[in-house]
Amino acid sequence: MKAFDYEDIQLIPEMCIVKSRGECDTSIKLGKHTFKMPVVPANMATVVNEELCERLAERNYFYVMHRFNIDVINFVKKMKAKSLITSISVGVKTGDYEIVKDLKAQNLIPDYITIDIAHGHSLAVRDMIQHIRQQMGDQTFIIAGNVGTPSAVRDLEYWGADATKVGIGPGKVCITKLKTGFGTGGWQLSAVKWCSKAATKPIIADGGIRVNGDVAKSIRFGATIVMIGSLFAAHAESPGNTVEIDGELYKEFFGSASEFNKGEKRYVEGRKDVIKIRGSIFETLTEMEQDLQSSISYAGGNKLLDIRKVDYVILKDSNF
Ligand SMILES: NC(=O)C1=CN([C@@H]2O[C@H](COP(=O)(O)OP(=O)(O)OC[C@H]3O[C@@H](n4cnc5c(N)ncnc54)[C@H](OP(=O)(O)O)[C@@H]3O)[C@@H](O)[C@H]2O)C=CC1
Ligand SMILES: Nc1nc2c(ncn2[C@@H]2O[C@H](COP(=O)(O)O)[C@@H](O)[C@H]2O)c(=O)[nH]1
Repeated sequence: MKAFDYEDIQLIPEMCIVKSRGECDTSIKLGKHTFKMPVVPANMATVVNEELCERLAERNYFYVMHRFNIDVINFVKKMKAKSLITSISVGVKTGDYEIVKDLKAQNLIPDYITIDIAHGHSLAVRDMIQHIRQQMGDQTFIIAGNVGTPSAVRDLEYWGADATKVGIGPGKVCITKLKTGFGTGGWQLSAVKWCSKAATKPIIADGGIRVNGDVAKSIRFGATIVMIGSLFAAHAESPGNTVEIDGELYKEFFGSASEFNKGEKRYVEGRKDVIKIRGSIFETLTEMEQDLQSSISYAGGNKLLDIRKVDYVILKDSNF
């Protein structure tokens, strides 16, 4: 089967209809809420923490809090007390079932719950979707993943997911492809394209974004939101540990399925990296917003989904 990835594609410009890129609207609706940008920092322990999620929510960016070593109940309580959007992650183990029950018992209904496991096309995800629906009814928007095929998207939607997250193995610190031989690493953009054609609900493209222009390409091929790890890690606000190498400051960035995150060497599918520290994540988000406004103007439109209308070429020197 022929496939392509981000670097294999260039979008083709259309006539500009705006006087300034400032007129281009990057906002996107997901569920009941409209967010400033179609991007979300990955729900990884070295990308977000409670404080950063709070600051993102205050500024109307979508966020997904990770599920590792945190008091989810307390987090939801704190965010609700400040009238901020609540967006958490769960797994599929007994403890995760208890968390959902406890939230319901305390009338703490999250706005968004992301079911976050490696192989999301799984009966375990079906059962967790059913459990969340049983406890929360339709009040919670359920994102389920990760998957990499149209049939997985169809199943997850049929089981009741409100959005599916696409991307198995394209991440910067992912070693799934090397360890298992499976995944969308190397053809993530094609996976987004094929999955979004099968989808009747939003798709979140997850992993493999290396430059800001990749966000526009994800939108072009059907993503509603783009989840980003490495590009959002190593900022002043990032939770990763700071390390000094040859007089330069770096932050640690490790996979959720790495030995460092799991605390044990069992089914490891992630590695640790270090990334040079940059400025504030909010400066990066502003630059990304401006670049996306430019993308919309090159698409000949003035709103985000105008990008979907443009044609594209597959570059002849690419891996494709
Ligand atoms: N997007 C991606 O490409 C990937 C992301 N990750 C991230 O790493 C974190 C940990 O993921 P994960 O290990 O799933 O979480 P968990 O350790 O919570 O595992 C979830 C459950 O599913 C089972 N499970 C896991 N993988 C498989 C599989 N391939 N086939 C059948 N059952 C499986 C596990 O059992 P058991 O452990 O006994 O098998 C466990 O009961 C998550 O945040 C995930 O998003 C991990 C890998 C790939
Ligand atoms: N295979 C693995 N994938 C992982 C792991 N931890 C996180 N992830 C995925 O990567 C993206 C971020 O990708 P990036 O290219 O933007 O850095 C993240 O959202 C997860 O889906 C892991 O340990 N193994």
